[in-house]
Amino acid sequence: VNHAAATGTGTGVLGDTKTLNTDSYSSGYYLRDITKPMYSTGGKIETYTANYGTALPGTLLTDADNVWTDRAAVDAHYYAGKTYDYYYNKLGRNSFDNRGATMKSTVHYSRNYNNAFWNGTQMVYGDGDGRQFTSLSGALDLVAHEITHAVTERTAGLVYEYQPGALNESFSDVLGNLVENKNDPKWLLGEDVTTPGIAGDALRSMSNPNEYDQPDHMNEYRNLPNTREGDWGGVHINSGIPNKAFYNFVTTPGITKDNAGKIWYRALTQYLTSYSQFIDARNATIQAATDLFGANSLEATAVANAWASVGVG
Ligand SMILES: O=C(O)[C@H](CCc1ccccc1)CC1(C(=O)N[C@@H](Cc2c[nH]c3ccccc23)C(=O)O)CCCC1
Ligand SMILES: [Zn+2]
Repeated sequence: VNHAAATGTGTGVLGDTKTLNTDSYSSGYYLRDITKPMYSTGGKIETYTANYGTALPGTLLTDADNVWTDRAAVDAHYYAGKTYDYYYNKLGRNSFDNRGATMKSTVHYSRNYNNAFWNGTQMVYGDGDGRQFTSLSGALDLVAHEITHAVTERTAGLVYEYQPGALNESFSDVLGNLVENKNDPKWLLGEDVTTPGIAGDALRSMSNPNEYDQPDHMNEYRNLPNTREGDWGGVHINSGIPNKAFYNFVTTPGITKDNAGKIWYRALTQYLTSYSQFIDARNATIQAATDLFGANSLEATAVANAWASVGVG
């Protein structure tokens, strides 16, 4: 029996109902999306469970009647598809490697695991402890954050330390929020899965990095050691500075989210390299805006102003 694309339904982490692209096989349904353009060269989106262990990828999820109740798996699968669609339709990129690589996600990693990560090969999501986090695949900005690490790895290759690492982090937060595309004036990160018992908070804020103890200007740059305790030179801390620059840019009157995304993506994939510093990101985004919209365009001028406002350039 050959594979056949099927449409299932599932309940997400926040209790919402979603339709899912699944794969009907002789004995049932697999949590495998074979509807994307990348399927022409064998690319799929597959979602696995680690069954609360740490062996990866774990077991490909199956279901007998195509009605899916594993909430973390439903969102990991659906949001991976949404992220593929954004990169393909808005930026012309065919999966994270631009060659239609299969996207694999694993949920229920370990126990009460309050984090998520891209491990160089796949996405991995913990379920949280129910206080600090709920299942981390329940946030589209977070899923797209992880997948963007894969894009960065295969393009600029920004090393995960000091300023290049903070840029790596910032590009993931920026693309994460662009893919999520909420009308969120605060441009928050992870708001859907942080502290399920508290409304309105988040992991980070791009509009006001200080709210979550991140700097929002070079004169607040945190010189931290390149150790785990030092967050590898503060990659999740100093990312507040480029995040604020992007926020200032995208909220400039006349700038659209789509155009902002094209500029940041072009800078990441055409100009930045492993050890790029904040000043290089400023120059790269100005160059990308110039390439796409012209030297004296609103975009190019607004990019320069946005970086200057955080003390870069
Ligand atoms: O992708 C990343 O940058 C983060 C990857 C963290 C990680 C790295 C290596 C092995 C395991 C985990 C995961 C995310 C993150 O920003 N984590 C931060 C904040 C954080 C989440 N859970 C935590 C628990 C304790 C302390 C900090 C955190 C971190 O790990 O610093 C991204 C979006 C949300 C989670
Ligand atoms: Zn990250």
